[in-house]
Amino acid sequence: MSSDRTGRPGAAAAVVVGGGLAGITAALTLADSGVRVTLVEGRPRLGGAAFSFQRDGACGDLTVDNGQHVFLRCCTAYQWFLDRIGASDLVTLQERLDVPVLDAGTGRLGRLRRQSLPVPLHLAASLTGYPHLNPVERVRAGRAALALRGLDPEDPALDDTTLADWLRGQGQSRRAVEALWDLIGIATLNATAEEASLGLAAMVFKTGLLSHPGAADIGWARVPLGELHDGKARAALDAAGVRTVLRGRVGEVRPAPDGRWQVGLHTGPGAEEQLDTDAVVLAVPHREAHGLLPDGALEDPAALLKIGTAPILNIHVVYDRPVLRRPFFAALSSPVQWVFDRTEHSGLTGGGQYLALSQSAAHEEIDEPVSALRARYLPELERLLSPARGAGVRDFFVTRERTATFAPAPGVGRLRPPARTRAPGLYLAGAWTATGWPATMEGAVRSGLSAAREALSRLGRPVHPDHGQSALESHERPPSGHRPDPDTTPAPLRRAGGEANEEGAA
Ligand SMILES: Cc1cc2nc3c(=O)[nH]c(=O)nc-3n(C[C@H](O)[C@H](O)[C@H](O)COP(=O)(O)OP(=O)(O)OC[C@H]3O[C@@H](n4cnc5c(N)ncnc54)[C@H](O)[C@@H]3O)c2cc1C
Repeated sequence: MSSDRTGRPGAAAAVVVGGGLAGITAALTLADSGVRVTLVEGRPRLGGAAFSFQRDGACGDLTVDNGQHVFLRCCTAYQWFLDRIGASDLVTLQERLDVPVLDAGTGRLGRLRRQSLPVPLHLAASLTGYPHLNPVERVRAGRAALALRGLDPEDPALDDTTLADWLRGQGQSRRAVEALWDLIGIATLNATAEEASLGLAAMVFKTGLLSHPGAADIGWARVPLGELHDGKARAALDAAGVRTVLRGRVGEVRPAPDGRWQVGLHTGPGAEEQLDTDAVVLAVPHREAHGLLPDGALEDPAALLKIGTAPILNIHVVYDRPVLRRPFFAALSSPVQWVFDRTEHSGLTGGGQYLALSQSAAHEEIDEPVSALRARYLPELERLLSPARGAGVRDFFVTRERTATFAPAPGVGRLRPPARTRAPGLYLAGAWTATGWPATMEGAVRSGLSAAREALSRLGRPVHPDHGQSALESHERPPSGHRPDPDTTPAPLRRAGGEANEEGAA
């Protein structure tokens, strides 16, 4: 058996394969319940699909996130995770949902924001004044939102159709789809309404917009993602006694004759290690999981290969002066989707402003040359932001995540497996497993909690009381605790500040 640093000789052992949010969560949950855990990650860092890197480019040393990541107030498991790794103070959460929406064609700025009213009235005023829809479209959008309340995201029939088909049935115009449903749906599902399963879309819209007034308030990290998901997570794992093996690529997971498991990993050229363990959590992407699963572990392992993937492109532009006054905005009538100010997070020196454009479901553009993207997006930013017109561009680069998320296409619900496999002691985690959520940080954390709970049950260990039962169950209810909603929390307990949401041009 491998050495460990936990000082718990004789305790049950578990190996977690994959150091993304799912794997980190599973490892922490198991370790906190007294299991000796080894976490094996193939890359030299933790954080998986949500990470940062250093760029030594035209602006000197810049810390770059591979893609802007946001969460919503209803993402209770991810917020629990932030608490667990001691990073809650490193994120911002809007006091009230407020999304500036700028139409490049008309130059008009609209706002999707909530009022301090119960669901569904919390969004009614915003919809009534939303300038990007005509009055008929606004009324029909309101009716469709109410009809959403009658959908059951877990009804398998919803997974057979697209969000677009349902929206057409609800009388939604193309403009309403673009200016409202896709505006939110593309960013949260990584798919257009034409591509998205109605089941997953109903889950997102019901949970985010209709479960609780504050559910869709937007949060984001104030520091690079790597500081949270690598730095803070690594420190929490170390403190919990987890042995973390970086640059350790697992090549084989096989059952041992004694009912335990053997995990074979490469840790360098010619360097192999074998871990003997009681339980294994496979927290790797679905195609890698398919390659590692032993025979018989799933009834239909080929189903994993039918789960598609969807790309996200990020376009990074450093201007020589400030061009945007807000932390972010969404664009209409433009190839630009969402734009975030990254200046503070990146450590930019020498003045100016760093913007990141987050382009989801970017199937058409993901392989386009930088020159073509530059020729398209710089003029678009000038159309959207008047100060960009005379500004110099200090740096322009792109990050491409070709398999950013699983594709939330119709039928995907039947393909996503639960945490428990048919092989006792072997569990699956990852945003792609059957969490009910689209591919999000929330889904990843939920999957890690579920897999660890299954493993603990097999190992005869109680789940540590702090470990996520409430996080797993509470997204339907007003979240409580450390991240108070101003509409449900007495004033003295509220977080100070909140984001400034001044009127005027973006
Ligand atoms: C550009 C981009 C933007 C996104 N934006 C958002 C957002 O705004 N909000 C949001 O909630 N979500 C967002 N997501 C999705 C979110 O990042 C993912 O859903 C989540 O991080 C997935 O976590 P995971 O642990 O399931 O998988 P992963 O992060 O993929 O982790 C799997 C890990 O397994 C490791 N691994 C694979 N094979 C092996 C092996 N054989 N041996 C050892 N290790 C192995 C990999 O190196 C990886 O670290 C975004 C994703 C991307 C790429």
